[in-house]
Amino acid sequence: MTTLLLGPENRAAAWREVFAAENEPLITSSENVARPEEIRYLVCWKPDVSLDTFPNLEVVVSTGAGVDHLIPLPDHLRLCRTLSRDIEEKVRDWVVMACLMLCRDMPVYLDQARRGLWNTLPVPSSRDRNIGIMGMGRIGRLAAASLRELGFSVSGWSRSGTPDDGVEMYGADALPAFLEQSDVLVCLLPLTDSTHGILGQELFDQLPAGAMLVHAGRGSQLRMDDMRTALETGQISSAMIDVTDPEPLPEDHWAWTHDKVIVTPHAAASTDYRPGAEHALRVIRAHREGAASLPGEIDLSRGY
Ligand SMILES: NC(=O)C1=CN([C@@H]2O[C@H](COP(=O)(O)OP(=O)(O)OC[C@H]3O[C@@H](n4cnc5c(N)ncnc54)[C@H](O)[C@@H]3O)[C@@H](O)[C@H]2O)C=CC1
Ligand SMILES: O=C(O)C(=O)COP(=O)(O)O
Repeated sequence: MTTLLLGPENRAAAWREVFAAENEPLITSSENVARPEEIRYLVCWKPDVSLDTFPNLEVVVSTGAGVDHLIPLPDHLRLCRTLSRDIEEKVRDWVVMACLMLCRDMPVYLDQARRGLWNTLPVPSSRDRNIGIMGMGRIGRLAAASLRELGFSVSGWSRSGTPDDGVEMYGADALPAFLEQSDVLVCLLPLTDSTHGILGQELFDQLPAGAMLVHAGRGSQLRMDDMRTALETGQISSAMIDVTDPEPLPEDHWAWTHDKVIVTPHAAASTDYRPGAEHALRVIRAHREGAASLPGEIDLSRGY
């Protein structure tokens, strides 16, 4: 009943400490697996080895909040995401920063600064802007709470439209009504068959003219060329994106130098090693105790 952790060596060192303190066996490289049949749990981002190598594998745990890179999985395996609060707070911070940067015209000021141009624009108030968050899960709800604190009005779109304090919620079939009042559209959706390519021209056309786009979900949810067209027509006035398709974004990609776009290299969050290890231990214990549902377990029929 051993756990195999695949990932960078600095992560492995922290994990070894946490697992050793609990006398939990851990191997931190696929090359060190002498008996593949002993591996019951695999923790990884993108595994560097075929899952078929381990005939008794039962649970795969993603070191990130997203799991799209691990799907599809063989039918007999269970899949969990990390529940590290640290990742969620970091993404929340990035989203708040991006909303403020766009609302306070930072793409324009960065462009002016490169040209040494001192030119002050009218200063807008957060109270006049409605932020629409697509994906009101663990991260979306955190972001909504902080943005409300800053005075923005916030609405949310999720599969169920489950209420959230002070946020006007829209369910899956109310997308047009949600979009038409989103001055800033934030995407925090997981990547699934139904969200792939969702940020495209048809959706952009339903936003108020001059809307802003903040994207921290997954790169292939965004049709970059449709975004470029929307920026050219003014339908979108500016965008800040942390995820792209492909990643890394090629050096000569137009988005790097577009004066209305700010790109960060999938830097909203990175996994904090200790909480990640502690979460994996909780998954392992729950599995051993025969829990019907594991911490952070993914509903494989939904894909998140
Ligand atoms: N840029 C970065 O560094 C990071 C990005 N992420 C991304 O953020 C995503 C969201 O993370 P969490 O909030 O923890 O996920 P979560 O599972 O807690 O929430 C997902 C939300 O999306 C909604 N949703 C899913 N499919 C939908 C659909 N088809 N229609 C309408 N609503 C739908 C759900 O109802 C739920 O509100 C991750 O899957 C990952 O892709 C997460 C961490 C870091
Ligand atoms: O948690 C996620 O889904 C992320 O996108 C962040 O991934 P990372 O922790 O940087 O491997």
